[in-house]
Amino acid sequence: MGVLEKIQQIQEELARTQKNKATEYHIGLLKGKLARYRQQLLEPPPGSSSSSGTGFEVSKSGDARVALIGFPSVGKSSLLGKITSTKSEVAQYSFTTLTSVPGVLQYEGAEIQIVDLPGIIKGASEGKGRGRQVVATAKTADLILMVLDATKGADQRLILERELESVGIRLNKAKPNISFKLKQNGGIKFSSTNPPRYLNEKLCQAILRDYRIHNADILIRDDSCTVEDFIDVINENHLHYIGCIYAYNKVDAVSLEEVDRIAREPNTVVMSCEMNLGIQDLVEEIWYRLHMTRLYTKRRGVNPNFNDPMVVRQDSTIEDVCNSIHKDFKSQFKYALVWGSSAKHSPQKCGLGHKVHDQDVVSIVTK
Ligand SMILES: Nc1nc2c(ncn2[C@@H]2O[C@H](COP(=O)(O)OP(=O)(O)OP(=O)(O)O)[C@@H](O)[C@H]2O)c(=O)[nH]1
Repeated sequence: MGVLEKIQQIQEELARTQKNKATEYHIGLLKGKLARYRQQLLEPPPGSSSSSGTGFEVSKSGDARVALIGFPSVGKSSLLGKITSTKSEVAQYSFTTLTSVPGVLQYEGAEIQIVDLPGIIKGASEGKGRGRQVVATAKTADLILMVLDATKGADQRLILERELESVGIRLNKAKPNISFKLKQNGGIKFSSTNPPRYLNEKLCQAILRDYRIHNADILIRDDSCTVEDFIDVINENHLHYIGCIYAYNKVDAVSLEEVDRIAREPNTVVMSCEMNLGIQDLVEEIWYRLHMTRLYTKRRGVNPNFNDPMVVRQDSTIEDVCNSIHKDFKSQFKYALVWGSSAKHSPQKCGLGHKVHDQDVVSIVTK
């Protein structure tokens, strides 16, 4: 039986098994198996050199990357047209966005690349290549922007969430607080800081056996961890934890009460591309969620140019700053002078390991 059939079989079994105390163990095991098979589906077949799938890999450029996802005709092209410098054709029919065309959003001195996640439609993750393309593109994204149609039901969002979930993408979720260390021998050691409320050791042991894991140290640090969390930890190397903004478009076509209800949901922005409403709020939310750091570089004896920041990722060090100026710059580095909230005193003389903060002024002194 092929992997796809096995997945389907488990899904059917899960659907017909009633959830209760007596079936908890069986369901947990099935979920573990399902995650294992899905992973097999996404992994390149032995002997193949590429894991990315073809056609959709766009070169990474810019300071950050946002992956756009949504059903056909929700307004992705219209949105791209409004916020980026790439023109996209808008048509009155579905599936106009056929390829992953990057657009660039310029904001606060940063270049934010916006790409399409390969068009997701219900069940796409079950087709091998498709799932891999989604993962390959999403893997490089710093944030996912899910565009939804406010005039449609909650289904569209659930389907996309499930789709991403099944290819190993976790949205707005922290890694489960479980320490999992594989060992060469010594068997399975299971411990917890507080007794887990939703996990039992017997089930975890059975899942580990199914994964052919016989030696590991496991420490559950959070008593609210579920069996799904436990399975995620075992599969951690194949998962991507990415932030997601839900952008509901076409709010011009629904009642004010409905707009108000949607807008109160977490991680959500409401907008209308047609009426030019909420677009700026969305751009600000993207910027906020990317946690970018703006730096002003300063030459000796000259004031920094506060209109032209250099943009680096959150938690960047002086070394990262040097690398983003030029790959050989680090070898010329003597020390850096830093003014701003990361400096203990202004200016602070710093080495390569110093972490910069947003809006710091940095002067790099070379040999
Ligand atoms: N009422 C309303 N219609 C909109 C809005 N934004 C886009 N549309 C319409 O929705 C249709 C689809 O817009 P597109 O931007 O092509 O959507 P898309 O998601 O890129 O579609 P595909 O390329 O098929 O994936 C067009 O007819 C737009 O005029 C909006 O804010 N309000």
